[in-house]
Amino acid sequence: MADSEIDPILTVRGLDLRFNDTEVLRDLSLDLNNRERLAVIGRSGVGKSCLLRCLATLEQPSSGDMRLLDSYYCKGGLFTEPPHLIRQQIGLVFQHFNLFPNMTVLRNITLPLERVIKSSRSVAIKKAERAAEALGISDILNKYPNSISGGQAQRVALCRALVLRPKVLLLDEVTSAVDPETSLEMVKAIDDLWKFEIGDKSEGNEPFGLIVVTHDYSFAKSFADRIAFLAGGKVVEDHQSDAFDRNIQHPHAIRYLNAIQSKALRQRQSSTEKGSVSRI
Ligand SMILES: Nc1ncnc2c1ncn2[C@@H]1O[C@H](COP(=O)(O)OP(=O)(O)OP(=O)(O)O)[C@@H](O)[C@H]1O
Repeated sequence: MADSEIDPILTVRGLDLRFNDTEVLRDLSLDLNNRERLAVIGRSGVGKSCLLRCLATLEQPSSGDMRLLDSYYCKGGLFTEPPHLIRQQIGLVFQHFNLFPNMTVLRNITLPLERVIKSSRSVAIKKAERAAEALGISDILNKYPNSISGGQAQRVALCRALVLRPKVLLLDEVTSAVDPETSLEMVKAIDDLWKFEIGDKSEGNEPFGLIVVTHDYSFAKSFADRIAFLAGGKVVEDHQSDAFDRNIQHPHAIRYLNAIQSKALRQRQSSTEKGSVSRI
């Protein structure tokens, strides 16, 4: 099947989410195309994580439809398939990685394979080792999470999600807990996945899309094909990343970018001043 025939891979229409009196998402619509990387940005508390949690069936929306490829898994706010089956196809990696501290890295990766897709122990180990190699973490498979670095934990969490070969991978703020260099390594790791170095080459034509929630606008620009901006519970701006700055019109998006630019300017000025002081 040609890629174009399976676009979009994920479709969201009229998604509402409320907690008691608080309306977090309101009539939100979004598409994710096949082979696309979408960054979701917006002010703190606007509902970015809640959106990912709804997409991954960890949160029950109040209403709305969600479709993966051509089948609906949520209609009118009700999941039409058992959530654990959806979660095999829509992976979510959290900001703090949520690794099991009392299990080795290898066990952290193999457990979902055995529990979720019922792989045998030996098949799970083989898959985990292959994925770990692609992500450069083969040498830490026998370590425990408390003895690895933040960047390594990030890759382990990514590896654990990827071995299940999800159709959609959701990344929630995964670059925020690490330094910029590690964050770049993460991009490289995702690129490795993107080229489908994990798994058999013959499986390389599977549909796949990625949504990343981030506060790091420059990361969003460099990593994502498209950027969606959330305000008032919905997507109010949705543009190709290289054209995002010049196409935004919503006042919240304009204010958001102005704030980022002013901060960057202040940082540049402060480092220039420090430079001139140290030269004196
Ligand atoms: N389980 C819950 N019960 C009640 N309110 C919740 C719950 N989960 C989230 N919220 C509220 O929903 C809103 C959106 O939260 P969410 O974490 O999605 O925001 P966010 O855009 O990801 O924020 P940040 O960028 O700071 O991580 C917040 O006001 C939050 O307090």
